[in-house]
Amino acid sequence: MSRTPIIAGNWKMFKTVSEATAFVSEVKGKAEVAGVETVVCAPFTALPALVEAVKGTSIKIGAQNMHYEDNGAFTGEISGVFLKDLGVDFVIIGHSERRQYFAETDETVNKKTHAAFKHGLTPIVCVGEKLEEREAGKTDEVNRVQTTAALAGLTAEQAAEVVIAYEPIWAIGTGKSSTATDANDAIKAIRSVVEGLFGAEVAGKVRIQYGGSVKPNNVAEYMGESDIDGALVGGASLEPASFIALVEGAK
Ligand SMILES: O=C(CO)COP(=O)(O)O
Repeated sequence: MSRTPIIAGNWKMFKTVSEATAFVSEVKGKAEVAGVETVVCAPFTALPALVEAVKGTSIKIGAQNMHYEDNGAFTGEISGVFLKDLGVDFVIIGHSERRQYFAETDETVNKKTHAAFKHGLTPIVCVGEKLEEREAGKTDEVNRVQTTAALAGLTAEQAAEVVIAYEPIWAIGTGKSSTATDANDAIKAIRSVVEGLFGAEVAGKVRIQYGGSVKPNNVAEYMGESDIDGALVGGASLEPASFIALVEGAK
């Protein structure tokens, strides 16, 4: 079953509007490789300018979070209605930094995943274990619980469209990346969870990325594994040359 590889940059809380558009000018035509889907997930403030800047390119734009309600008294929040209105295509949901610092739970991740589909956005749903969970041999269990909760109540068609990002927390921003074989094993286990929930056809279609200290010099190794369909990249997605190398490495 062939799945289109997807490289997504997660800029986190980096880049002003002018920095964001300058980045696109530099990567245009270069971070566009046939057979690889390229996504940039930026701060909310940069999204309108980015959507404009990537017009006529194959680069897609994503947000890094959203609220699950459409409107309401939720000071400081952004809804899927607003993102869709801007022309955004993707949204990261349940990043471990949101779970750790902003009280994101499996329940809100599930609500946001449903809301993303309601508004025609493709969710990139993040799962992954903490260091102590890994050391206790609980990696697959943690991923099973988080994946099951995130996808609860989706139709098979929606589940096949979700992008799952397996991001072991101990590997994020630490330079301590998971080995490609360990990441592939964890991702295979996640795929079998999807199979248990939605069947083999959906499991064969769903794209599962690895994230955590992915760099231009290790991306090809991950992509060479059977079940890794791309990468969600923080630090190494911020510099144009590095981002281009990541997309090229995913061929
Ligand atoms: O959290 C990540 C992407 O969402 C990974 O970040 P780094 O690539 O900086 O380790």
